[in-house]
Amino acid sequence: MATFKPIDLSGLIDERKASSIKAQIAEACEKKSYFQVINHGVPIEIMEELREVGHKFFDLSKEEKLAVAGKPYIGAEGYGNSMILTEPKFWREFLEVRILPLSERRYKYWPQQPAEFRETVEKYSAAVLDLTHRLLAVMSENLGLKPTYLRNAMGHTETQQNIVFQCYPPCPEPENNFGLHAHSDIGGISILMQQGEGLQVAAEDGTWELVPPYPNALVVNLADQIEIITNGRYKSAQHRAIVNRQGTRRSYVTFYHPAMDQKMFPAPQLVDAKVGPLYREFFYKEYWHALPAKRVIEKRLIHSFAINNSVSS
Ligand SMILES: O=C(O)CCC(=O)C(=O)O
Ligand SMILES: [Fe+2]
Repeated sequence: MATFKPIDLSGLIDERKASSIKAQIAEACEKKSYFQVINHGVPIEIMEELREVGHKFFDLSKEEKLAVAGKPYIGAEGYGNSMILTEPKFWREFLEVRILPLSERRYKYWPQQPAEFRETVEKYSAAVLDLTHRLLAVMSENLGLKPTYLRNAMGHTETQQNIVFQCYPPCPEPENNFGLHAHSDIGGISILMQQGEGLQVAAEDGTWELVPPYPNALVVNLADQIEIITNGRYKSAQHRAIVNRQGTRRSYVTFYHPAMDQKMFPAPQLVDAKVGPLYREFFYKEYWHALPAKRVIEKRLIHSFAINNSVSS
């Protein structure tokens, strides 16, 4: 397949084109675990506004940024600087806030500056959520499931959404540093806007493929819960962020997670009667809390949820 060509979602509403678009999505999910989309329905102006808000935030003084620092500076929420504050060190600064559920929003981690932060994040994340729902419906159909299957399997209206603003400054020794080490995202799907080259996804043979930024495109990464629900038919994308000497790279990642109390299990329709399910049942919060505080996973976390370790690494 043409690995890097973004999929044009405008065709989804045109009956003559929809089946070919759906087939492209199915092929990408099966073979690559990620794809890029254009004409995705997230307004370009809102994408620009989000980038602008990110730039303004990271341009603030260290003290201003530390006003929304998370404790202990890595992980769940707030501002973090992995170059100085964490072990192992990554070459990045970041700001993470939880958007959904509303009850989990903690505005103390939402910066006051720039003043338009909250409004912009709300607009952008709502548009990305709508895109997420449309993609999950197509993926469900592609798997022979009801269009609502994947969304319901993750909690329907109770699902969680987070956003991370990533900022990777120029690095004097890019060969010895990572912006983010190899990992898969733990939730359902992640939608990423990148500014500058640096995202790499592992191909089937284990080599790293660069995901080139396209103007106004969004990258869709399948995450661990999709691998579990599809009983391994779709795999989560193994990816990492590399850094460079020349300039700051940025990315804006919206994570869609199941509800904490959602029971996760492989879709019975996708379980081979002879082999059985590859993953055990669990509540999503168990998976969430299994992530080590340092976010460094030596082995894929999903393996500890496999039945009889039947899934090879
Ligand atoms: O910056 C990137 O391209 C990757 C970010 C990422 O993988 C993450 O935030 O989980
Ligand atoms: Fe990631």
